[in-house]
Amino acid sequence: MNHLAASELILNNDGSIYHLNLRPEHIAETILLVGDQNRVEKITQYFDEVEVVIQKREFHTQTGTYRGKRISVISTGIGTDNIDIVLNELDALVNIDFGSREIKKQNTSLNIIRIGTSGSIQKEIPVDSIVISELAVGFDSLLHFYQSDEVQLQDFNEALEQHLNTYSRNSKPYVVAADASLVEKFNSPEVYLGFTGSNVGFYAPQGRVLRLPLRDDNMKDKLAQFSFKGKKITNLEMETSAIFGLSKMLGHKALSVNAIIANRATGNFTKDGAQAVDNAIRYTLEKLIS
Ligand SMILES: O=P(O)(O)O[C@H]1O[C@H](CO)[C@@H](O)[C@H]1O
Ligand SMILES: O=c1cc[nH]c(=O)[nH]1
Repeated sequence: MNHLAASELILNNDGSIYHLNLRPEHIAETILLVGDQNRVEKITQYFDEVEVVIQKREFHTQTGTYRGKRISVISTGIGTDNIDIVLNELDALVNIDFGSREIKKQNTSLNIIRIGTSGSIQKEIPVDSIVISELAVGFDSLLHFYQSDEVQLQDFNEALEQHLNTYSRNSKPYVVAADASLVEKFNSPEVYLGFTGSNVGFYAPQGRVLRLPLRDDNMKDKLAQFSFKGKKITNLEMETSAIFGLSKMLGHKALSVNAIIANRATGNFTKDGAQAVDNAIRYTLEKLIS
């Protein structure tokens, strides 16, 4: 059996995992991930009760029950680099024995659902709507550090690479899918099914210009125009690709629920972001117990 060294599986003095500061009993098998630490309470305000409140850095966790269902809500902060930490540590909490430092023989599969804000790049997906990501493309390089070829949709990768003709020093985009059973459970006439682009930044990587010019002025339009096997890229944010990819590799089920706060094709921004996020939260909670 492989005994994980103190430098690899890092535990705090109270037996909690390094960054999340959580012990195995602190988390439920259904996890809601949000970027913003202040969004955690926006979700747990609807809970029957909250039993755990723990925060370290940007990782704020609350666990409680919603209509009898035990759920943990955890903030990830911004970016796929943080998702690397959150997904590995969540998996360790359920699939590694912290006492023996060995991987458990029996694996636990978590349901991991992100509720985030995002910008639409298709004019027909308006602000204040909800997009459920069935696919995601990562423009970060995170998945390429893992043996991840099997979870990547290679035909989509190749079609996208050809279409975008990305600058050779950028990492190659990787396409990954949500868990199909969660997509089916969360789909309804109230939402759009989407293909979400996760970017390494909010400005140039999403085609935004304030003072600095872009290397490729057409990138956002090229993303919006990409179409393969009937799927178009619908919206941009900064975490979903890594959540889908790492979840698939680790045997967890993942989904992403996007509150659309900007429409990059029309130049619109929501007039009430809090309401847009609350709609996505209430939609997700209802679907979880349905
Ligand atoms: O609202 P959250 O969940 O943070 O998500 C989006 O908002 C942040 C950028 O403003 C990025 O994290 C992006 O993915
Ligand atoms: O346009 C947007 C809006 C929210 N979050 C993003 O990353 N991009």
